[in-house]
Amino acid sequence: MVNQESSAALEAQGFALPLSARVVLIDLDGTLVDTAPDLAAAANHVLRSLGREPAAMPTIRGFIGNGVRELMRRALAITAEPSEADLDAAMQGFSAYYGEHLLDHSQIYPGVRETLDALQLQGRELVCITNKAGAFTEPMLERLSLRGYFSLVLSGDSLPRKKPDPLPLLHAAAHFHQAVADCLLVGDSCNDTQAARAAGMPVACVSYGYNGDEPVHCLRPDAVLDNMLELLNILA
Ligand SMILES: O=C(O)COP(=O)(O)O
Ligand SMILES: [Mg+2]
Repeated sequence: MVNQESSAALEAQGFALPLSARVVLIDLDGTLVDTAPDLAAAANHVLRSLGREPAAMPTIRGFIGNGVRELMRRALAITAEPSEADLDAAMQGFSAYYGEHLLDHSQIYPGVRETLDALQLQGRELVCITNKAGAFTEPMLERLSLRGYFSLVLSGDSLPRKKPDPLPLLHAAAHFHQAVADCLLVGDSCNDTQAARAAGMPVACVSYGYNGDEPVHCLRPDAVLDNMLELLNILA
């Protein structure tokens, strides 16, 4: 489904649909892979080890998007805002557990692999841009046999600033010597749309990911995709 109002805004910036998108930047959590079950298990493992009640799955889903440290901070803050030292200690437990249970329940979303195959055949450069720490991003992509699709992977700790800052998007466009307007970000949350708008890059949102309780069309992306395969319909 193409958002007519924001596609008009795109045209006003000189973009036209369908998008050329020589470089397609794709978010990881909530866009390529449904990672919430294992992220929730890791956060709840820490809460239990501290003698706290585990948090419900929808609550944890709402905490995803700003990196794993922020996820853990928000989970601890259900009871009381943690000190940095307490959060450091919690992150040791989180990282040890999550590293061991990265893919117990996480799954690639329907249509993702077929879409990546098609985009690759079309000769587009693919970049994975995630706020997830690199220590988890790389093994996750490898073990799901997704790493080979991406000529560049930018994790939350790859650059000095992460989404919603536009830096990773601008870095990817420059890496491939492409104009920002000739790239496209595909994501699932306000971090993605904010980063794209700040960079001046078109953005499509999947409707099935993690954006709290807010439906993604409220973020006014240029297109909403109910399945990743719909991406192929908006590209020239
Ligand atoms: O690690 C997170 O919180 C989310 O990462 P994402 O940027 O891939 O959605
Ligand atoms: Mg995401």
